[in-house]
Parts: sequence; C-alpha cells; structure tokens
Amino acid sequence: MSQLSIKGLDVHYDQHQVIKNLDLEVQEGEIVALFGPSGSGKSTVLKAVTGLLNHASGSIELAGHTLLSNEKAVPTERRNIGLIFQDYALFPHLTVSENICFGLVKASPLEKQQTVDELLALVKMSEYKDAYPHQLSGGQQQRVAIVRALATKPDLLLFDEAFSNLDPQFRFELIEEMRAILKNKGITALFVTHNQDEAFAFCDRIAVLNHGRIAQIDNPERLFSYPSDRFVAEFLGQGVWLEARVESENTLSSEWGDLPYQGEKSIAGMIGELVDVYLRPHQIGFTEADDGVFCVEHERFVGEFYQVELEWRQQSLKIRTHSSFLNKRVNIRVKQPVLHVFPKP
Ligand SMILES: Nc1ncnc2c1ncn2[C@@H]1O[C@H](COP(=O)(O)OP(=O)(O)OP(=O)(O)O)[C@@H](O)[C@H]1O
Repeated sequence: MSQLSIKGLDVHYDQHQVIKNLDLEVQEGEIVALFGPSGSGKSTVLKAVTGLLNHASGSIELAGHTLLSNEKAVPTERRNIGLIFQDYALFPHLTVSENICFGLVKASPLEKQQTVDELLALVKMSEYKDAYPHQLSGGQQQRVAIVRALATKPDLLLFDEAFSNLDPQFRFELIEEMRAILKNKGITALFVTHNQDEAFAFCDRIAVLNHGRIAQIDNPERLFSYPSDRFVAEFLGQGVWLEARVESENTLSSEWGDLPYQGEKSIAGMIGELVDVYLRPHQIGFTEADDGVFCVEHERFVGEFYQVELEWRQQSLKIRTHSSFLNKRVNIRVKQPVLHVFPKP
C-alpha cells in the first residue's frame, strides 16, 4: 500500500519550471532515495512534501490523508513528518532527553521517560540521556536527531543529506544501523542525496532526478545494470560508451572484440544495427599484447586493485586490474556480458 503518493507535482520559481509533472509512490515501510545532480530538484520535492512551498501544485497524500490538492494545502506542522538534516539541528541548550521529548507535548512524564529509554536503547546511547549535544560526536548527535524524529511517531521520515557530514568510516555504520531500525519499525522514509554509495546502502529504491523529472526509479541492482537512458547510465557510472553492431540475438561486435549480450530485452529486432553500449570499470580489463593499442604509462595502486586511466576518443577510460600493467602494451578486453544496449541518439 502506498504510504506517500505524489501525483502530477509541478513547481515553478518565477517563470522557471523546476519540477515537472512528477509522480512518486512510496510504499509503507519503504526507504526511497531522491538522487540526482545539483539543481535537479531534490530539495524542491522535499520542500513540497513538507509543505514549505506555497506555489506547488498537484496532489500529495500521506498515510491516506491529503496534504496537497487543488482545494487545500495542510500546513507543515500538521503533516506529521519527521525531518533529519545534515547539521543535526539539535537544540544546544537542551539535554539529549529534553531534545527527544521536545515534540511530545501531550505525553505524561512517565510516557516521556519510557520513550526516551526505549529510543536511546535502540541506538545504544542510554548513558547519554543527560548529555548536551556539544558533548557528543557527530554520529551520536545524528543518532539523537533520528530518534527525536521517531519519538513523535511520524507517518514519514525525510532525510536531507543527513549522513554527508559524517566521517566515511562511521557514515556507513550509521546508515546500516538506521536502515535496520527503520525496517524493524516499518517506518517509511524519503532520503535526499547526491551520494550514490549512500543511496545504494540506505534505500530500497532510488528515484533518479533529471531536470525536475524522475528519469528512472528502481532498486540499486536494476538501476546499475539496466539504466533506462543515457543520463542515468552516465550519472551512475564512471563508464565508457562503445559503439557496437548487433550481430545476433546474443552477440554484438565491436573494435574491442565480440561482446556477448545477456540483457532482459530482446535485441533480435536490431540485428545489423549500430548501437551504443555503456561499460562500467568492472566490466573491462586488459590483455597484454606486443602490438597492443595502448601503453599503460601511469597506474595507481588503491588497495584491492590497480586503477588505470586512459584517454580514448575523448572519453576517460577507467580500468581496474588485479595485477600491474605498468609500461606494458595492452588491448582492452570486455570481461562481462553486455546487459543493455542504447539505440544511437
Ligand atoms: N528559492 C528559489 N528561487 C528560484 N529558484 C530556485 C529556488 N530554489 C531552487 N531554485 C532552482 O530550482 C532548481 C532545483 O533546485 P533544488 O534545490 O531543488 O535542487 P537540488 O537537486 O536539491 O540541488 P542541490 O543538490 O544542489 O541541493 C535549481 O535550478 C535551483 O536553481
């Protein structure tokens, strides 16, 4: 069942339309990312959902209640949405317990205490209930901010770049921990980010925004393997475009050799046509050859592999290898079947 349903959302700033007839359904208990480049409209969608825009049109429903329609726009404070920001936004003069209880205006002292105890136990911070925000690390402050948002039992949690201030080492720990808590409690969440790793780690589905429209919404695996258009392929990618000819329903030919095709869509109707395939770094490698087309002049050892960057037809070709090819002549080898072909533009 849809917990959040956005239909036909339009937002203009002056004459400029920044959100264009956007539809988005988020199921109950689902975590969805709004992911896209700067200026694609992520924050604007978030503001429309929270009710911070007075010029949004279309319809928004949350937990069966209409928040926005032609007839009405429910004010922000009555939308029952929890917000979590990048900068934690805790009240500095209140303790951890007081921060968590801030929105619990109708609760009795006993209920408040039970809520604080339960939520702090959830994030393993029970001993910090009398601490002030400045006495906590960034990760701890964000844990408190998240449970403060949970305290009021919101119908939806909105995370606005909520993990980006944290040290990468702790960031993914916190993301995993928060995902487990949200899943355990069946909380629905929308996560605005321009960070692909965070979106992939935290979310069930990812909506890729391009100029105010959703270019594709899918789970991380499908988004990566089956980008719906050139924009999504490149935005997720670090890859390279390679021209190929469809030879049969399961083979293409290219200047890098024959490429097996194992995509979902049949390419039988494209036999003989020239198409483009998008290959990501993990799909390509080298074979050493005395008459190889490339000479590897630079490579970087980055821990598990060597990273080589070559210029090829005005594209930057990134290749990962498990052994060093420094100063060797090589040809490119496509290591994995092609999953998706794009007709020529
Ligand atoms: N108050 C405003 N007045 C005019 N234009 C605005 C305003 N706020 C945003 N815009 C424009 O709307 C478009 C979408 O902006 P938005 O902030 O939603 O993008 P975003 O994807 O969240 O970007 P970022 O990742 O940089 O935060 C941009 O072109 C931006 O310049």
